[in-house]
Amino acid sequence: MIHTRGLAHLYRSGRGRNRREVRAVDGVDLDVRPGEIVGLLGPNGAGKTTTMRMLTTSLRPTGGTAVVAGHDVVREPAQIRRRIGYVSQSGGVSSMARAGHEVVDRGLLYGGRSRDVEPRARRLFAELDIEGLWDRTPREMSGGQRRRLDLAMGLIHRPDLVLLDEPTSGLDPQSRANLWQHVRRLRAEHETTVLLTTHYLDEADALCDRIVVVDAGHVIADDTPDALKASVAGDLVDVGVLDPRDADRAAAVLAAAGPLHGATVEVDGARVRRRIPRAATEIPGITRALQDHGIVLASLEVRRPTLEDVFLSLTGRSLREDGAQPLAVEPEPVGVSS
Ligand SMILES: Nc1ncnc2c1ncn2[C@@H]1O[C@H](COP(=O)(O)OP(=O)(O)OP(=O)(O)O)[C@@H](O)[C@H]1O
Repeated sequence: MIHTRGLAHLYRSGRGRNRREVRAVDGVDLDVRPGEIVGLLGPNGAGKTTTMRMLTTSLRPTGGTAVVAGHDVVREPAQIRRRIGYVSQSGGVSSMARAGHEVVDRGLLYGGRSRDVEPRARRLFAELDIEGLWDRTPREMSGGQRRRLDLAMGLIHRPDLVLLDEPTSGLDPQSRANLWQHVRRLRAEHETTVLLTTHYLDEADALCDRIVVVDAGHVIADDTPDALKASVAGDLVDVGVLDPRDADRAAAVLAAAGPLHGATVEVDGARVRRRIPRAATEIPGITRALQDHGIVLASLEVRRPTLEDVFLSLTGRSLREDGAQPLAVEPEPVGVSS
């Protein structure tokens, strides 16, 4: 459904000495199969929105190729626009029009018949829990309600591929969960393909079949959430020894466990920690080795890795330190464009 090779965009602004160039997307290879839900995950400024805008044909690539729904983004933008739904970050719903009318108009604009479009719009409003807002203008809605109206706008023409740019930004946890459910239903009932951007790790984890981690315009990892966590971050094994003098020897035991790129052993008093791939299979060997060395265990904890650990392990930085917003954020002005 989406195939890009070496996709790139270089923003140029200013003139002469003030000339500035930003290589926002720098050689991205991305493949999304029909029916997949794929998340582009990365910190602020990673190039997610720029990638989305190229895929939705609102921004021309400065390098590489992209084929979306079987059409080239540069040569056949009109064909692509008919087949996709795009819910942008900033949106574009007119604040004056009545919500229901605007969604129906959008459906008609895309060639739907009026006897089909209105019932479908009403169903979408019900599914997105905004059924009471049909006659309201977006100006009279909360940020979360407007976000769901954006989705109805992006979905009314039954697109094969939906691109969602930070779809749950500004939503409360309940609304986010509803929206995830809606996205899952789209795929289950209509085999809709979904590409979404997010910097919410829990969202990527809960919703996506596959996560493409981007940083500074590059893809730095591409796999299922579980595979990323297992192969990149490993489980955190935290061993407490009864006698702190044994800590260094316990550290040597942990150091000898399964290899993991960049994994170091930390010693903190009587506690020793290390990331280990698939710890469940390694733990019996570790405990045996500790026993063989006469080291008495006080505690042993294994923590499953999170996607935050994955990002940290890939980049040495925290996704959150890079400016990713916390779960509850102020609603921002929203809308839709296709
Ligand atoms: N119109 C523009 N002109 C110049 N630079 C831009 C423009 N739009 C984006 N950029 C820069 O390109 C880089 C990538 O931006 P982009 O919006 O694609 O990132 P993002 O991953 O979507 O970030 P966010 O999570 O904050 O939405 C950033 O350094 C940004 O400052």
